[in-house]
Amino acid sequence: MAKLSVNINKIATLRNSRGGNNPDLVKVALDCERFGAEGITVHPRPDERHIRYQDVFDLKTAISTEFNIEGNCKEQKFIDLVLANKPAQVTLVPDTEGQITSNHGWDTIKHQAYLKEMVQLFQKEGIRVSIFTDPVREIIEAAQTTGTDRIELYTEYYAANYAKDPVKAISPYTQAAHTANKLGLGINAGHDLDLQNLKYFADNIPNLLEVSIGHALISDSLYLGLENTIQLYLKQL
Ligand SMILES: CC(=O)[C@@H](O)[C@H](O)COP(=O)(O)O
Ligand SMILES: NCC(=O)COP(=O)(O)O
Repeated sequence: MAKLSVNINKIATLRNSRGGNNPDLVKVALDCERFGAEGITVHPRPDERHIRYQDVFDLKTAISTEFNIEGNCKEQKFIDLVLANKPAQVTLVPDTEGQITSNHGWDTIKHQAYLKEMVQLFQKEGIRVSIFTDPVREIIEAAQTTGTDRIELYTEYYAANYAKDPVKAISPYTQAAHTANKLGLGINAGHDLDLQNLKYFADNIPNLLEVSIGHALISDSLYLGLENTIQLYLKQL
């Protein structure tokens, strides 16, 4: 069964909006674990719009489930942050300045040499590496050549098309999963997964290891409560 890693970026967004420490990010992360989350994901961005670099240090010493730090390894500050905290997993995401959110995977063909170097740098410290990719066969094949442990399938296209045509929406991802399985790559997934589309995705992706979910889950929790929401998401897996 795929593990649920709760992305708490949006808790930090709410906290930062008033300048204090309410909601307390570490307390929410510990509560997420107590409610059943099997991992905590954060995505510190250069502008620290939500997760701050200090949050990563605070969370690392507090949480007991798998810590997944996402970010752009083109930023030396991000590399240093990950090496200083040695999380269970680092997910390499090719964000550029000014994006409202992550909106594309790595071109693992064009950036093959650089990604290979980054993968080795983190693996040397015992950190599992996952590369954020679109569900494209050649991209996944090139990802495998970098030596990465896993890929994270960028699921925005699936989420945007699921309601209209689930079979069409899932197709690129099942093909990508078969390619990844054949290559011995671990499969993670994330972005815009929610209570409506998660079960169909998980049922159709063979050997899916982890989903990281934040925006929809935190939004749902405003109506359903955080403990109940986490349980509902776990039931979809
Ligand atoms: C990489 C990805 O798709 C998401 O994990 C990303 O972390 C979302 O970032 P925001 O919470 O800043 O939209
Ligand atoms: N890697 C995906 C993630 O951590 C959360 O993405 P979203 O659920 O906030 O879209």
